[in-house]
Amino acid sequence: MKELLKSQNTGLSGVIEVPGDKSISHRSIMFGAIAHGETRIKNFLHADDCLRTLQIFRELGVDIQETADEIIINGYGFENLNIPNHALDVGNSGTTIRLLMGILAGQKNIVTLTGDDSIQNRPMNRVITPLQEMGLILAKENENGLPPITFRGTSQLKPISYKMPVASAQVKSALLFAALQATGTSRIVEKELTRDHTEQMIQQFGGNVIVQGKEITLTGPQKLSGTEIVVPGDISSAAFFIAAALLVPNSKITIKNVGLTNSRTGLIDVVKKMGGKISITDFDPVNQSGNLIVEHSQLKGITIEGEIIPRLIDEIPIIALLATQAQGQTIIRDAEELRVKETDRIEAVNLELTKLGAQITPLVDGLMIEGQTKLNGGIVKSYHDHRMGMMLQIAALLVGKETVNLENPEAISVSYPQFFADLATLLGQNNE
Ligand SMILES: O=C(O)C1=C[C@@H](OP(=O)(O)O)[C@@H](O)[C@H](O)C1
Ligand SMILES: C=C(OP(=O)(O)O)C(=O)O
Repeated sequence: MKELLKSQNTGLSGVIEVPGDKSISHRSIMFGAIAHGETRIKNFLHADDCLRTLQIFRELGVDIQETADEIIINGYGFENLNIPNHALDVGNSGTTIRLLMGILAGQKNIVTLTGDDSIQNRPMNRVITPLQEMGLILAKENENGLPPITFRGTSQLKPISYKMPVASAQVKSALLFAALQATGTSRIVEKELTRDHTEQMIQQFGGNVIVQGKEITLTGPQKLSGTEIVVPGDISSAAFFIAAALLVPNSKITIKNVGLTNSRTGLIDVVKKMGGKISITDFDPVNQSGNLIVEHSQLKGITIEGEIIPRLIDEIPIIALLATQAQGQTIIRDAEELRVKETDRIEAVNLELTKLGAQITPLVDGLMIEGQTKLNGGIVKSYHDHRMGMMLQIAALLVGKETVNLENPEAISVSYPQFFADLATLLGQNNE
């Protein structure tokens, strides 16, 4: 149990840089491992999820060296991955397990992928079913599609033509990793546009992929070459400080070097629509990153639905908190994917923010939130979900003299181990 930080009248101020992007960090290890030659990664995210990916690729026999400011991988292609005798443990990371299935679909040996209690409740059939079409064979019956998953890949993967039933960058990426190893042309059609880091990185590593709207075409097999990756700051981590600055009076902050690729910036569009003061400066079109300046604002409720949802899917818990402080009602729809994240985030946001005084109606695929409600202190829990933990810490800044205590705050280290220290810096408080 942790007593959460409170805000004083001074608000948040100063300049901060958030840690590297989680999605790009995972993928830089994966691409570095399957490419040929040297890959150097700068600003890699040293947090639990990405460290699991790093550890697993070491267990697969990949040479990964760490220096003070870089990770250096010597890749020898897909064919030189060696499956160990033990199960590979992804911890809490959905990205690791799903993308890994696509990579290992091209390996002949049997492998078991497992993870923590949360992972053992997250659906994998969305990846298994299309990969089976490409040639993957389940080595153990698994009707419910929950990890542990034991399967055997094949060196003769077939290409796929697949219309995705869910909007998921993880499923799309797993299929692209398999398609890179298959002989022939694969065609994947997305339900909605989702984060496109995998497509961008295939090109950065010298591969070819054609993207036309929601349709992605890739002809395999392809041989990728190692490169240098500079990971930008994670907008999904910056989101918590963006919200804190918007909500706590007298705040004005600058968050430097945030990744701002279009498929990830739904939060910025939402904040603007809610009337929040946020601006981008020093945008670098090559790295697709820039600085964000955010200040305290009076917000108004809006409706968030449709194609924007995948562009802000991980930000919905913190957007829900913004909505509790906005004037009028906010409705979030088309976000049923929240039910299968680290926890059921619709349920968790509803229960925990309601404990603090929010007025929320959970919907099958979203949330209806009344504003503007005064929040009070209490004991809340993270459900071992990093984004829930960080959202509740920002809520704790709004309860005045009362105190909020958080159960299982350690979950936050999944994506942002220095979160409390960085927040304390912005608040002008010394972290104990
Ligand atoms: O591909 C990725 O890196 C991610 C995709 C999203 O998941 P889904 O593909 O399940 O939507 C997102 O929620 C997750 O945090 C990271
Ligand atoms: C859903 C998330 O990650 P993952 O699916 O990789 O566990 C997240 O970071 O919010």
